Amino acid sequence: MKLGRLNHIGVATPSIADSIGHYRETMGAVKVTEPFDLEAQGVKVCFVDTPGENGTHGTQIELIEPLSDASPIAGFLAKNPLGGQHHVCFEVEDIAEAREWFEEQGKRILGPTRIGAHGTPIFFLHPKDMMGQLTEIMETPKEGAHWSN
Ligand SMILES: CC[C@H](C(=O)O)C(=O)SCCNC(=O)CCNC(=O)[C@H](O)C(C)(C)COP(=O)(O)OP(=O)(O)OC[C@H]1O[C@@H](n2cnc3c(N)ncnc32)[C@H](O)[C@@H]1OP(=O)(O)O
Ligand SMILES: [Co+2]
Repeated sequence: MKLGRLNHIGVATPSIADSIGHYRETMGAVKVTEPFDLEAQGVKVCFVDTPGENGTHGTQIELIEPLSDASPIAGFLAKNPLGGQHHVCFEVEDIAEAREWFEEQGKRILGPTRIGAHGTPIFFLHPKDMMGQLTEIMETPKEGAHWSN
C-alpha cells in the first residue's frame, strides 16, 4: 500500500450555505461547486477548490451537511455544534486491493464499498483504528477529472 494523494478534507457543517459564505468571503475561495444531495450517504455536499500545481486544483474542502438526524454525521455535529474537520480522504489506484490491505491490517471498514461524491468507489475506516482519524479511501478518478459535477 502506498500513500496516495490527499483528495479532500471532509468538513461537517450545520449549514452548508454559511460555510460557503465563510470560504468565499473570509477565505477568498474562487471555485465552489453547487451543493447537491447524496441521499444514499445522508449528506448535502459541495466542494471548495484550493489552488494546485499548473492549473489543476489542489486538495478540496468537502463541505457536508446532514440531510436528516439519521445522517452518519449527525452524531458528530451533536458533539461539535459548529462542525469542523470530520475526515480525510486519500486516493488509491485500486479500491479492492486497498480494502483487502486494510482488512489484513485488522482495520474496521465501515460498510460496503460504495460510490462517493466524486462518482468513484470509496470506503471508510473507523477512527478508533486509524489513530483517531476517520479516514476515507477513494479510487482515483480514472479520467483524471476530480469534479463530480
Ligand atoms: C461518501 C460521500 C462523501 C465522499 O467523500 O464521497 C463523504 O465523505 S460523506 C461523509 C459522511 N459519511 C461518513 O462519515 C460515513 C462513515 N462514518 C460513520 O460510519 C460514522 O460517522 C462513525 C461510525 C465514524 C461515527 O458514528 P457516530 O458518531 O454515530 O458513532 P459514535 O458516536 O459511536 O462514534 C464512535 C467513536 O468515534 C468517534 N468519532 C465519531 N466521528 C468521528 C470523526 N469524524 N473523527 C474522529 N472520531 C470520530 C466518536 O467520538 C466515538 O468515540 P468515543 O471515544 O467512543 O466517544
Ligand atoms: Co469525503
